[in-house]
Amino acid sequence: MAIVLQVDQLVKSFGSVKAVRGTSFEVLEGQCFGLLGPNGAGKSTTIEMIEGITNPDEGQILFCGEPFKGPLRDKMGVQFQNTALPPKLTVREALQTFRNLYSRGLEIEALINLCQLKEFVNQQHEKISGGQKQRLLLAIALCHDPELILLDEPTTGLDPQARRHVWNIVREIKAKGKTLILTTHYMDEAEQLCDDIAIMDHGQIMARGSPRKLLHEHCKNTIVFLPESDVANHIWLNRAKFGQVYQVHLGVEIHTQDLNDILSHLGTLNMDLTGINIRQSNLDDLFLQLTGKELRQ
Ligand SMILES: Nc1ncnc2c1ncn2[C@@H]1O[C@H](COP(=O)(O)OP(=O)(O)OP(=O)(O)O)[C@@H](O)[C@H]1O
Repeated sequence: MAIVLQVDQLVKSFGSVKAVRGTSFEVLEGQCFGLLGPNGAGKSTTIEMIEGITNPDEGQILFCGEPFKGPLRDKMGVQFQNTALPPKLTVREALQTFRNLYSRGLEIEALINLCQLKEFVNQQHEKISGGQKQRLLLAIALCHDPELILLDEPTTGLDPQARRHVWNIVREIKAKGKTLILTTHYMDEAEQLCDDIAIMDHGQIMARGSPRKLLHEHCKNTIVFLPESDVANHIWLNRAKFGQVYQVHLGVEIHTQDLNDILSHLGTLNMDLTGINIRQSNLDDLFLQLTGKELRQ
């Protein structure tokens, strides 16, 4: 598979803040590449350098081997989290307005079908739901039939059904051979859509690979969860004795490769273990291990 986008040793600082510190990755044709990281990791700055909104201090971005600038940028479509649309327009009129900016691209009806806008295409865009708005913004990003599509947190704030709706459209776009880059706060979204994932923190890539490879290499731990309680407090205060312990939503987690040892240790405490939960680790846990933070903070 050909390399569509090559990001090579990007560096970007804002005053004394080093937002991106030598980030490199490549995105293959027809693949969906996911960039994940906690708040402040440097994802948006990296994406903005690809979009051409921000210039890197160092490093380069190549599109099919050429410096990614000038008319080549028409090969890219961007779905921003929020795009200010002209007021009072219907969904169809808003789409037509953006389509008119380009001499070539997809027909309006094809965009309406692909992004499933039909049932609300004649409504004012201010009056549609969050999920419908994301689908409209996706259609706008696809107006000029770009080769490379950037999706910035396409499903943040959407309910599970609306998220799945967007996922299906992303899969259809992928099936047309397009290359995608997405940022997300949802590891399940990355698992569902991405062929390749990079986990970023402090301006650097901490782990990289397909979801399957990352699971195989990094997710050998068993996770023991204890809800907020005396025993959870005890574990947190004595965490050095338990190995990897994290404070998570509504409790603490112990990450271990020796479950028997942890269970016998907990047994000796003679404390109430009600609510204990044991499961195999997943990519959310890998994220927590690498960054020390939960993905959905
Ligand atoms: N224009 C700017 N001026 C000053 N500092 C900035 C600017 N843009 C980003 N930063 C800083 O650079 C670092 C990386 O920010 P960035 O927005 O790229 O992170 P992020 O991973 O996208 O986070 P989030 O998930 O919250 O959007 C942060 O410390 C941020 O405060």
